[in-house]
Amino acid sequence: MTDPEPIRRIGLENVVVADTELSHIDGEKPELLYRGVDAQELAEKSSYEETAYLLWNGGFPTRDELDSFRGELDDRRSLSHGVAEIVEHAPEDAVPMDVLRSAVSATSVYGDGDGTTRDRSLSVLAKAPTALAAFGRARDGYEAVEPREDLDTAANFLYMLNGEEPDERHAEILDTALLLHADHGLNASTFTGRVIASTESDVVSAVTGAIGALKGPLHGGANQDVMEMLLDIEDSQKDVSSYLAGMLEDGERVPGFGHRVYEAFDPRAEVFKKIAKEVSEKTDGPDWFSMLEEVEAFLREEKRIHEKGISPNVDLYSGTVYYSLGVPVDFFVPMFAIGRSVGWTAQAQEQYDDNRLVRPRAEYVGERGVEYVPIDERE
Ligand SMILES: CC(=O)SCCNC(=O)CCNC(=O)[C@H](O)C(C)(C)COP(=O)(O)OP(=O)(O)OC[C@H]1O[C@@H](n2cnc3c(N)ncnc32)[C@H](O)[C@@H]1OP(=O)(O)O
Ligand SMILES: O=C([O-])CC(=O)C(=O)O
Repeated sequence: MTDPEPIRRIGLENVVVADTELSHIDGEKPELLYRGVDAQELAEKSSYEETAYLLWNGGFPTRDELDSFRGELDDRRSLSHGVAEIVEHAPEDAVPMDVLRSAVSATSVYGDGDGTTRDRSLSVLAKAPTALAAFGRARDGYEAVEPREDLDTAANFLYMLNGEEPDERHAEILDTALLLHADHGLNASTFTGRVIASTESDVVSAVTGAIGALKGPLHGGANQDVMEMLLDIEDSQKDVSSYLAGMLEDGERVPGFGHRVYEAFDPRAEVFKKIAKEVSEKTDGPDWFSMLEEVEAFLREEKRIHEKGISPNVDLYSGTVYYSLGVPVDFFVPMFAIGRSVGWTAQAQEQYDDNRLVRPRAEYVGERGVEYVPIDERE
């Protein structure tokens, strides 16, 4: 039997390569569901850890189940010596996503649990915030702060980063931000993770690869780029429209806009926009929120890109939110990674549960019949 004619779809746009019960994106409505529940509703009513439980287990936890899940995370939040050494001795100018990727990878080298996929996944969720906070302190010349059992992931992160009791509202906002990033269908980083899992490699390898994919500016890297763009607009003292017009004339993409699946506003951006407004009203200094509204208005009207203009994605408003919480700009992408670790681990497990090696094809468009020339005869 001969193989059917290969399907050619560069960028795999609209190609279904897996089944998932984890998250669903309706790009037209637009809507994002986690296990069938509206993510916007979860952002309002649930917490990051409850949502992690929901995604991992397929149902909401009882109070006891949530407490026990929290306990499993608490037991793993501290870094083993080997992982602590990596983050605390990283050069102070190291890229935080590189440090996070190395730290997460090392959680399996210095594993302190039973080494099952669940144990390793819990370790990633629990230790990634500790590792990032420890790097943040080490590069500023401070000792690492140990996690506390009475604080959840978001509050613990702020506590470990700053070494002081976090503001309650700031911790709540960070919790919502992590929840909103928890899963998102087969985005590039999750796909990377599933490809790795499909070789029957381990979950930490899947997450490590996914972190590498998230780092790029076309994916998670855009949240940092948005903030850097705003800081640059502020520094240059240009007005927003002429700055953006210049970017488009130079063929640059405006970070925080456009999406492969959403045709209109990304529902997560809607939640972030509300929070960004709230924090901007309480924060002194440049009015990032109004600047972003101007950016949005400009791109809505910008027919050069698309006749309907172009819509914000999750990365547009999240950066100014992190900024107002005092999270360093180069930690924005790692914050995304910490939230998305829930989805990466859940999707790897889903891949293991019903696996087939992911192995697409490339069309060879190079030369053929090229002869080998011995090295001394080459010009
Ligand atoms: C968490 C996330 O990953 S969300 C995405 C975060 N990334 C960003 O915000 C970076 C900016 N956005 C982009 O680069 C894109 O919109 C992506 C990568 C997100 C989606 O890309 P694709 O689905 O491949 O769309 P594609 O690249 O084909 O874009 C279609 C057209 O719109 C243009 N376009 C898309 N997004 C933008 C943008 N943000 N700014 C300017 N032009 C854009 C492209 O240049 C392209 O124009 P062309 O056909 O004339 O070349
Ligand atoms: O789904 C995508 O392509 C990118 C995205 O928004 C995400 O990963 O959250």
